[in-house]
Formats: sequence, structure tokens, C-alpha cells
Amino acid sequence: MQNQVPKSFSRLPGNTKEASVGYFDFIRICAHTVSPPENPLGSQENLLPASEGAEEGEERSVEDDGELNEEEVAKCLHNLGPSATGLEYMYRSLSAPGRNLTDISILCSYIHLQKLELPYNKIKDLSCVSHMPYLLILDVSHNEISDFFGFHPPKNLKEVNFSYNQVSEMKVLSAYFSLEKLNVDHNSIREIRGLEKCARLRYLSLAHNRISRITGLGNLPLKELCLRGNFLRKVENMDTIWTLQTLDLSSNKIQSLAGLQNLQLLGSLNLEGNMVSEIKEATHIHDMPLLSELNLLRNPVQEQADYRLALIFLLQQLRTLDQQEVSAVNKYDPPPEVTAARDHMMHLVHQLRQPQVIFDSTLPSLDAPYPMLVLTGPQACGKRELAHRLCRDFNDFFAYGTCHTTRSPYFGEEDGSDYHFVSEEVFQDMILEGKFIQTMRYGEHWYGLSREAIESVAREGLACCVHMELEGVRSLKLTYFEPRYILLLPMDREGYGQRLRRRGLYSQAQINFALSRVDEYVKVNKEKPGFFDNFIPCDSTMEAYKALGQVVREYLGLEEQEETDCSSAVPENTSVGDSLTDGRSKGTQPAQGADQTDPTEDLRGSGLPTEKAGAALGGIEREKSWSLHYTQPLNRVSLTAPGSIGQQTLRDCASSSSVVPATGDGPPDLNEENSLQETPARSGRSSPQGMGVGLNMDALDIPGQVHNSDRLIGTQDPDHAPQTPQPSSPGGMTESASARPGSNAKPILPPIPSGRKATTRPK
Ligand SMILES: Nc1ncnc2c1ncn2[C@@H]1O[C@H](COP(=O)(O)OP(=O)(O)OP(=O)(O)O)[C@@H](O)[C@H]1O
Repeated sequence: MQNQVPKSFSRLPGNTKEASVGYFDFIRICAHTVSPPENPLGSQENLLPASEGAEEGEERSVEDDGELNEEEVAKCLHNLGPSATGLEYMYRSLSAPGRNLTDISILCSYIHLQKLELPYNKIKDLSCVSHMPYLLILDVSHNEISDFFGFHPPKNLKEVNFSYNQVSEMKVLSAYFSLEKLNVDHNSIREIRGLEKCARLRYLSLAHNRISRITGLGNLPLKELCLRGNFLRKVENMDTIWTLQTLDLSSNKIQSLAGLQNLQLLGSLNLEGNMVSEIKEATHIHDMPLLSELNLLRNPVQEQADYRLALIFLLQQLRTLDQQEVSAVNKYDPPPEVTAARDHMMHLVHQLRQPQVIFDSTLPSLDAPYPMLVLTGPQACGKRELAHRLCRDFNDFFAYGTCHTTRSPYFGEEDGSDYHFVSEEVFQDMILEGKFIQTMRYGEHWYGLSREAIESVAREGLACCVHMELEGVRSLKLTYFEPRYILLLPMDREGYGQRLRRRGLYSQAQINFALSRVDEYVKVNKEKPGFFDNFIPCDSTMEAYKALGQVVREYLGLEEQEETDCSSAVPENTSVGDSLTDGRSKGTQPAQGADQTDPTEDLRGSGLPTEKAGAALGGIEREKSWSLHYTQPLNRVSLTAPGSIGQQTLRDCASSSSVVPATGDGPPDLNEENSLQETPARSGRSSPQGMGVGLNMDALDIPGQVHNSDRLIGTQDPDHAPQTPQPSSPGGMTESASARPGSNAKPILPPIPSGRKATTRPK
């Protein structure tokens, strides 16, 4: 056929048209050398039909009979340049969109064409293409072609657009080994086939056909695949096209994401308008490290509670979910919840990779959580000191959970006691070994609570007391531990600033940061009632410790026991100090050798009041029996916490309670001991509200200060009823054990397993 090429081709650049037109016409044609805009998979959007696109009178001279003639060809040629052989100058492109063409046989003579664009015509026959051995790009979209590749293959053909035609069957394209892009959208194809030999095919689009199964893709090196708008019900046979980066399966009937998991290079996945209904389907694409874009719009899964959060949590590599940006926030400025979730997930994953053992902290009951107390608040608010004192004074109940840090010890700090001071390298190794429950980076350094820190305390049969920043609390709340969280907050900002400066350890920037953290705590407390179980102002360590002692006694149920026993014996003016003294008689012995200047000294009193001796003895007896009770392994489920026993009995003697009421009209003053007895009795619940929460809160804008205690523990605010613990029986532990981790639904600490095994009582 190429023999038929007119001789004039060798005389003039271009073709016979140029030979027959004048010089000025030639110049005019040469001016049309700008190619139409590129469109990889379908250029029809830019090449509107003649009736819609072109301006009046311009390039619209559609031949009535639909035959392309020389004059028309001359107008449509462009892109003058060296021919494929390099021997001549030729027009290498022809664009004739929207001309109602039916007969393009004239193009048999245009053998040097490298790009042929004929969209929006009425072409059925493409046999002329057989005469274009150098053709690279063919766009015959929006025509009436039913014969798929109905021509002899130009061996270098790279891009073909057959979209919007009448093709119902694909044929074997073994000769098209140079094909890189193929668009057959909007045809009637039922089966993908014949592509096996297209070893360079990178882009394949078969949108809006009638394909019901994914087949025939073999080992194609596809980067982009579009099967939008077909009848697919499942993802299959895609394991081998692991090169895929963009996959569009929208508008099908797919229910599961199974079958996608091997597409490790996938970056964008469009599943809009399918039938995915379960969040857990995301686990199939969980391990795709490069997946940054996912579209699940118009799927039933959108109805699931927390759909978006769950997806973002499961697929943390995402930058866009359902066409909304997520990654910019999550990756570069993650919200605290995301940071906590990541921290938790990281430690969980590392821990799961270790040999699994049964932990002491999961005993003695599988139903009751291990008792933990967490003191939280901004840096240098005194949490650590308070935690140490508490563990000394209540050493039959608590021991200090020593965290790890990468900061170096300050003067006087002891390795293993204040922190385990370790290098960054050791810390990171510990993370990988799954040793931490939570970690956080504060300033330049890492801090982390190891499982062993808790276990070593649990092995002693004691509850673990730790201190940490807000981020640590957020992360810990995601674990199965259910600690009581006590917020310690300086109310006097200036005093707090001075305290930080006095330490001489911090730069001005660090001080400013610590001060700003106060607002963060206040904000969380305001926005999330019940997030903290108690709030204790900590401007004065002595006052804070008083309040803390009271709260802890309530958590332990010690207060109530006392009241049960001594409802008639307690003198009316029994003070906080008296209570603590009594607590000691029942196991809250202050450690011997405690600092004489210990500000809690005045609380301890000089001994057990004679009136209380009987009550104290009774308390000791009960403690023994509880201890026995808790160590009965077969009775785990029916464990009864000391606190809950106290609760029960407290109801009977509510009128003699010395605890601050939950609904006072104003904050009771701890310094006025009498104010405590004068307050009306509570309703009988042993809730942790009390001393600390009732202190003067005027200095800080803590919302609802007067009733803050209620808000903090979520007992009085009807709006937050779900978080309100409502123990209905002494065995309330079992009830609350089913509560969501971190919901703090329990008013008292879970039972402390068996008491200190080797008591270190002061001699
Ligand atoms: N595992 C942890 N997770 C989160 N925060 C932690 C952890 N361990 C310690 N922190 C907190 O990191 C912050 C910095 O610790 P640092 O030891 O420098 O402060 P601090 O002087 O002990 O503060 P404070 O006196 O309030 O305990 C403190 O607020 C501390 O409570």
C-alpha cells in the first residue's frame, strides 16, 4: 500500500495538499503547528464536536457526504518537522475533530503521520491506519467503530483512544508490543482479553463497559487501571499486576477489599459507589505503604459510627479520604487523639510481636482491672514528689511506677527511683522490643512507662502509682488499664512561673511552654467532663497532699470503713488529719524515717485516738478477711473491693459522713476543719470527689469551678450520665470492668490484689 504514496510527497514538506496550494496558503498551514492539548487517556473533552466547539465559520466545513478531502486535510495538518526516517520535513499530525466524517480513506496517502486525531466523527472504518507505519498516537474516540483495532498494526503505536465507540469484543493485540496507553471507555466489552503481549502497557481504561470479572491482565506492567462503571462484584486476579499505582473501581458492586492486598505500590484507590459495608475491610489495604488516596464515598460503610476516624486510624498513610485532606493534619500537625492512637498502636504492635505471657497486672481477676493511680498535670507542678509521698505513706497499697526517660538526671535524682535514666538508643530499642505501654516526647526528651514498671509493682500485690503529662494519659486511656486520673493544676499562674524559675533548670522558652500547658489541661477538663477523675489545685504541696490523701482514702474505701465502724464513736469535729491517722492504723502506715519537715506530718496526728481504737481493730480484721477473700483464686468474679464494702455501709450512716458533698453551693475550705463536718452528707456513693475538688479555684478560669468536682468525675451532670458510675451492688467491680477503657466509670479503685507480700513496716 505504501507504494501508492504520491510522488509529490517527496517534493514538498507535507503532502499533495501543500503541493497544490500557493505560498501564502503554505505559510498559513505551517502556522498551525501547535498541537492540541495532551490528554493521556482520552482527549475528547478538549475536542468538542463541531456543532459545540469551533467558532462559527472556522474549521467547521464538514463535508456533506462525510468524506475527508484534500482541502480539508490541508487545514487539519500541523506539527511540521522531520519525518520518522529523518530524511524529510513533514506534517506529522492531523486533527480533524467533529466533522461528521465517515470516509477517511484519503488518509491512506499520508504515510508520515505520527499523530492522528479524529474524535467526534462518524467513522466506522479505520483501515487507512494500516498505511501509517510511523503512527504513534491514535484518537478515534466518539465514533461508530465496532472493529477493535481494525487495521494492520503500526509497529510503534503507543497510545490509542477508542472510547465512546461500539466495540463489543477485544481482540488479541499481540502485534502491539509498543502500546503504552489504551482507552476503551464507554463501549460494550464484556471480557478483558488479548492484552497479554502488550508488554509496555502502562495505562488501561475500560470504564463503563459490561465487564463482570477482572481477568486477562496477566503480568501487564500497568500503572493505572480504570474499571469504573462495570459490573464487578469482587476484586480478583490482581495479584500479578503489582506495579499498579492508581486503581479506579468506582461504580461497581464490590463488597470486599480482599484481593487488593498485594498491590504494594498502590497510591490511589477509588471505590466510590460500591457496596463496601464494613470498616474491617480496610484491613485488606492496611499494609499498603504508599496508599495516600482512598475514596469510599457512596458505600454503605459511610453509615458506620466513627467511620472516618476508624479509617484514618487504620490507614495512617492516607492523605486524602473521600476527597477530603487528612494527611496534612495527621502527618505534620496531628491532633492529640491521633498522636495518642499512634503511640498506643505502635506499642501494641511491638508488644504483640513478643512472646505472650500472662501478666501479674491482669490478676487476680480477669474481670476487674488492675488498680492504678495516675497523677497528671504540667511539668514541675509537683506530681512526682506527691506520688513518692503517697507511695511512702500508703505503702501497703501503692508503689511508685518508675518511668524511663532519656533526659539526664537532675541533681539529687536517683536512677531507678525517680526515673530509669537511659540513652536514646536504649529507649528506642525498648520501643522495638515492645517494652513500653506508652511513651511521649516532652521537649527534647522521651518519657515512657514500661510494662515492667507496672508489673514489678503488681508482683508485690500493690497498686501502681505513676505521674505523667496529658499526652501520656491520652495514650494510657487507649490501653486496657483503667487507672484513676488525678489532675494536679497550679491555680496561681505567677506562682507556678516562679516555681519553674526557682528550679533553675529551664529556659524561658521551656517555662513559657509549661505555662501554656496549664491552659491545655483546663481546656481538656472543660471540654471533656469525666476525663479526669479528680482535680486538685497544687499551688501548695501541703494542701495538695492533704487533698490527695483524702481522695486516695476514698478510692481505697478506707474512709467509709472508718465511718461504718465508728458512726457513733467519731467525735463531731473529726478532721482530715484524724482520718488519715486512722487510715494508717488500717494499713496506711507512713514510712518510718519520713522527712520531719514533711508537710503531711501535721495530718498524721500523734496517734490513734482512743475512741477509734475499736474501729481500727475492726478495720484490721476486715482487711485480713478481704485479703483472704482476694487471694481465693476461684472467687475472682465475685470479688468485693474494700471500697465497695465501704460504699454499702456508708449508705447506712450517711449522716455522719465527713466527706465534702458532691453538690455544695460553694467550695469548702479545707483549712476550716469544721466546715467538713458541717457539710451535709452525700447521697451514699463513695465517689472520689472531695477534698481537692472543693478547694478555691478562683485563680484559674476553670469552668463551673464551684461544681467542678461534679464535672470532673461526671457524677452530677445529667448531660454526662453515661459516664456516671452507678454502683448498684458491692460487687460493682464486675459491672464497671465492662466499661470502656478510660471511661473512668468506677468511683473506687479496683481491689488491690493481695496486699504487700513483704511488708516493709517501719521498725
Ligand atoms: N511516661 C510518661 N509519659 C508522659 N509524661 C511523662 C512520663 N513520665 C514523666 N512524664 C512527665 O514529663 C514531664 C517532664 O518530666 P520531668 O521529670 O522533667 O518533670 P518533673 O519535674 O518531674 O515534673 P513534676 O514535678 O510535675 O513531676 C513531667 O510532667 C512528667 O510528669
